[in-house]
Amino acid sequence: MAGDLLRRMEGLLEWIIFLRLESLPIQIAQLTQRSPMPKGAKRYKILKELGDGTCGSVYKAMNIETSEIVAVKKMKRKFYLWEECMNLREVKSLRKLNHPNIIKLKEIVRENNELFFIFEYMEHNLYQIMRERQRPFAEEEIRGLMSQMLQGLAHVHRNGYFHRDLKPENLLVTNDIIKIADFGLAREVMSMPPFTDYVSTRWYRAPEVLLQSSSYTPAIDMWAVGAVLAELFTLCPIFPGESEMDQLYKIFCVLGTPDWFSFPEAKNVSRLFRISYSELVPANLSELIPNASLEAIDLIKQLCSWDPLKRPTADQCLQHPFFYVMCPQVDMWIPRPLEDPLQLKLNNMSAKPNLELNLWDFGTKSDDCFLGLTLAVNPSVSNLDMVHKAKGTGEYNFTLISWSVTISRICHGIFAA
Ligand SMILES: Nc1ncnc2c1ncn2[C@@H]1O[C@H](COP(=O)(O)OP(=O)(O)OP(=O)(O)O)[C@@H](O)[C@H]1O
Repeated sequence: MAGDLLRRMEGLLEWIIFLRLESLPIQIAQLTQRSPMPKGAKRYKILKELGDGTCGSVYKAMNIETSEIVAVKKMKRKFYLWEECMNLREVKSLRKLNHPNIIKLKEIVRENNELFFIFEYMEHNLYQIMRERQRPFAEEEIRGLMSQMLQGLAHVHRNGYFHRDLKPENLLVTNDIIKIADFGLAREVMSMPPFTDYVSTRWYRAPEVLLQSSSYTPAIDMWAVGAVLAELFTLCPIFPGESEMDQLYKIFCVLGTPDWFSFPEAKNVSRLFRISYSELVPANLSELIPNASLEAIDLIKQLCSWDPLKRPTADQCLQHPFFYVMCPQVDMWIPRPLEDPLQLKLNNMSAKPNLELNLWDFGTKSDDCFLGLTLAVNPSVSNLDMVHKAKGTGEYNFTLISWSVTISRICHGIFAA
């Protein structure tokens, strides 16, 4: 009886899906029920732990169906509803951010109220690379890394988000390609202040955050970019504060006394007075970072301005002379040749279509029904088409996500009955 009902409901579900397919220009590439293959997170064989962060532990893993190497982030808290998962900052922002220099979230699995994010795997993070490096980077290498990082960040900001936790650990690198990761603190630019003050790792934290300004802006990411740029030259953090006060003190020592009016909304400007009663002159950055060109020094100075309004945006940075070279033939400054962005996109897209997000929902019992949906936007188009599309809009329609969640719930309701 129950089995009969089950089969009927399955038929009904397929019919609903068929109708939706007819009316939507989006393909469902895969619909699996009671698959003989291992399901959910069990499709991934854990190979090693990569990191243990505040919100989750990250593992290198292999998809045993495809042998693809991925990074699995297992969230520490429980998730009882799909809404909770879809409302996570990391999910909300990454769903909208499709760019070769931003980490790709491939799949979300909710299983027994545990949540797993499946990301593309990256071999290193910038912190490890800098720590293990014996000799400084050549400026050309730094330019290549910075340009990619700025392109990714410009995309984040253009799409109305800011990251709020940029630091070398969150900049992942494979074969000279750098991607911004960990959007756990990302926030919409238009969201209403006051913002929480405990944001970003101390060494990369902008002064307005240290001074508890209630309405900071994407300029806090630009401060972090400046700190990372300086560190790429010296391989040591430029502001290694041991406490919040010490952090401000370290910034003072490098930048000198700020203009006290730079932080009109800061709750805690008195912190600055406690550190310095008299004028402090700025340090000579060229002495602190002797291997940096004058252009690099100028860019670091602009990015690490006390006043957030004086920091250039990511797009403006890409126009800075640091990324330009004098061409004697035409007697003009021209952009330095960097890796062709089109080629970069193609490299990134060749492995898999880049516009899909799989959502999987699994119940608590071993034979529970599950529904897996691969949501893909034209998954079979050529790479070149994809690049044109990516160039054209940069935005894709993920309306199916909420629908799939509904279907998933229906499915659970049916089989729980
Ligand atoms: N896609 C990936 N590929 C390889 N390593 C990764 C990947 N994603 C994360 N990691 C590694 O795992 C570490 C922790 O990841 P992540 O920062 O996303 O977790 P978190 O819990 O938000 O950490 P945090 O407390 O630092 O914010 C990263 O510093 C990075 O080294």
